[in-house]
Amino acid sequence: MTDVLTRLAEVLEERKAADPESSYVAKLYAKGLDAILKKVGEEATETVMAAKDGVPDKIVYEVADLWFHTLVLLAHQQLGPEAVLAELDRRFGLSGLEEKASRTK
Ligand SMILES: N=c1c2ncn([C@@H]3O[C@H](COP(=O)(O)OP(=O)(O)OP(=O)(O)O)[C@@H](O)[C@H]3O)c2ncn1[C@@H]1O[C@H](COP(=O)(O)O)[C@@H](O)[C@H]1O
Repeated sequence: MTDVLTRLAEVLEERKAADPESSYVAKLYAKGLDAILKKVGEEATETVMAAKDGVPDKIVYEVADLWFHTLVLLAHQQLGPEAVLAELDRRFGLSGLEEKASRTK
């Protein structure tokens, strides 16, 4: 299941050297952090609206857009999905209260 995240993260790294004219991701990198954050915010809002509409296909589509743009954000910040997956794995099996107590910030 995580294989697609790994392969997509590899493509996102490759796009750091790509021509913004030929790649959506390279164009986003060229626009910079604020443009990436704007897309994350837009996609989060579209996800909320899709959930309110309650149409399953639409929710999946918008969450995919949101995940994709957060992966672009991670790559821009020299991070990858494995760091987030490791954090989720660390929390797995903890109760909500234990997880809260384990936070340092
Ligand atoms: N998974 C995605 C993906 N999901 C969404 N998007 C793009 O994200 C944008 C979503 O924004 P919106 O819904 O607001 O649509 P829009 O109005 O066209 O967006 P803007 O151009 O205004 O930002 C669209 O342009 C989508 O095409 C994606 N673009 C690329 N990928 C993956 O990234 C890889 C690299 O893409 P390139 O860099 O374009 O080669 C591709 O092979 C895909 O695997």
